[in-house]
Amino acid sequence: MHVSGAQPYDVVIGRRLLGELPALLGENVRRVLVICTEAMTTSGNAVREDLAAQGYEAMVAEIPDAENGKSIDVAVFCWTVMGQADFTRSDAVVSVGGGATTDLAGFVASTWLRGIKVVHIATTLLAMVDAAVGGKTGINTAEGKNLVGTFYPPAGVLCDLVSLETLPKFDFVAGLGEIIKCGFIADPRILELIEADPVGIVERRGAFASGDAGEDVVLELIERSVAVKASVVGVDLTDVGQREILNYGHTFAHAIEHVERYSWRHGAAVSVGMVFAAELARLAGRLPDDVVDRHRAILTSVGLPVTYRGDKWDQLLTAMRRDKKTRGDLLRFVVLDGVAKPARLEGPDPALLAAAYAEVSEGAVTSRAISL
Ligand SMILES: NC(=O)c1ccc[n+]([C@@H]2O[C@H](COP(=O)([O-])OP(=O)(O)OC[C@H]3O[C@@H](n4cnc5c(N)ncnc54)[C@H](O)[C@@H]3O)[C@@H](O)[C@H]2O)c1
Ligand SMILES: O=C(O)C(=O)C[C@@H](O)[C@H](O)[C@H](O)COP(=O)(O)O
Ligand SMILES: [Zn+2]
Repeated sequence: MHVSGAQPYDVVIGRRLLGELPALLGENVRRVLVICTEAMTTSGNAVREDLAAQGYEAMVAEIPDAENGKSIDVAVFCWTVMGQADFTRSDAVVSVGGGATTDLAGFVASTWLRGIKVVHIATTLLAMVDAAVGGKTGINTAEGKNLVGTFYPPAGVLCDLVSLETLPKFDFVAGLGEIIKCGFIADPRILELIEADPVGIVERRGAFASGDAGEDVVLELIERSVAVKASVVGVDLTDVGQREILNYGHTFAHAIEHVERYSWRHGAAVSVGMVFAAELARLAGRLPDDVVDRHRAILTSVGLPVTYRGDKWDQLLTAMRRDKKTRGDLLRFVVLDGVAKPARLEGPDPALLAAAYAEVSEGAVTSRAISL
């Protein structure tokens, strides 16, 4: 699939794709830093060996797992490795991992010598459909999620479906959170495909990854989600307009992740965040009850959470004020006016926000249930 824009590139989706890597790296690259987490060392080393066999000077930088890898200390570690190996502007970074790894590696590549090539080898469902595509890079600071980063398109993305064989169910389901997001903001067919067989999609994921299941709905879900993302980032790389729709559910989600010190998977937090945003739109009189119900139903059907503890409002609000969509004191949310009708809600009444929080709080009896 193709991502257009000032720096276009391809997202290659298939099985056993390592042979595609040199073409994505292009000519003149001599040294390659392969960045992977400790948990993905086997895959990282396989990529390194393959590159070395083809004449590249390839080395591996192992970084801490998941959000622990998205820190300035880890970026410094990677810059040090590159400095000591004399990386020049004609050298490159290859990430092998989930979204946390692609975010960190993209940031490192975008800042080294003010920018060298990066190719992402996405190994989680979430990285394939979202994180590796689009060029947003990021690290966390003590104050919040992704507060430092760059817009830096990769030279290419490889989505090797074989990686999904080893992905735990928990992480596969987290990836479905971002896929469902694409369904609600832009492509209702995604919702229909999942609603037709939610349990089958989750349970047959291993067979699909090995190719045993033949053409599968999961492949269509990946392609449709990449298409949604590509169509948006192709026209708005730097998040000045349309790209904000990809942030549906993320204001509340990032606040949960921060408050929970990143013990929640991003996709699970996005799930609750979408229900929060849907409730906000409903309470503002913009979204009908049935679409809000559809959020809860589809997310629950694949095993994603739709509630969060009810005693964290002050901390969540503090974290939400640091969201990148905020302008000055004005909190801004991506909401829906209907399925595939994304819009913005700016400066909502604090009482409305608190009411939406009450609706997603654990053990909450929704106001609609009370009114019945
Ligand atoms: N830049 C963007 O546009 C963008 C978009 C969405 C999400 N993100 C970021 O992506 C991150 C979430 O990504 P994620 O859900 O992939 O999490 P992750 O990168 O933390 O990976 C989840 C877990 O899966 C393991 N893993 C990775 N590949 C595996 C495989 N093939 N088999 C077995 N285990 C494997 C990892 O080691 C990790 O423990 C968050 O930091 C989020 O902010 C960025
Ligand atoms: O690509 C985008 O733009 C997105 O918002 C996609 C999100 O799924 C992703 O989590 C992104 O990293 C969030 O961006 P942020 O600007 O809110 O940090
Ligand atoms: Zn996300």
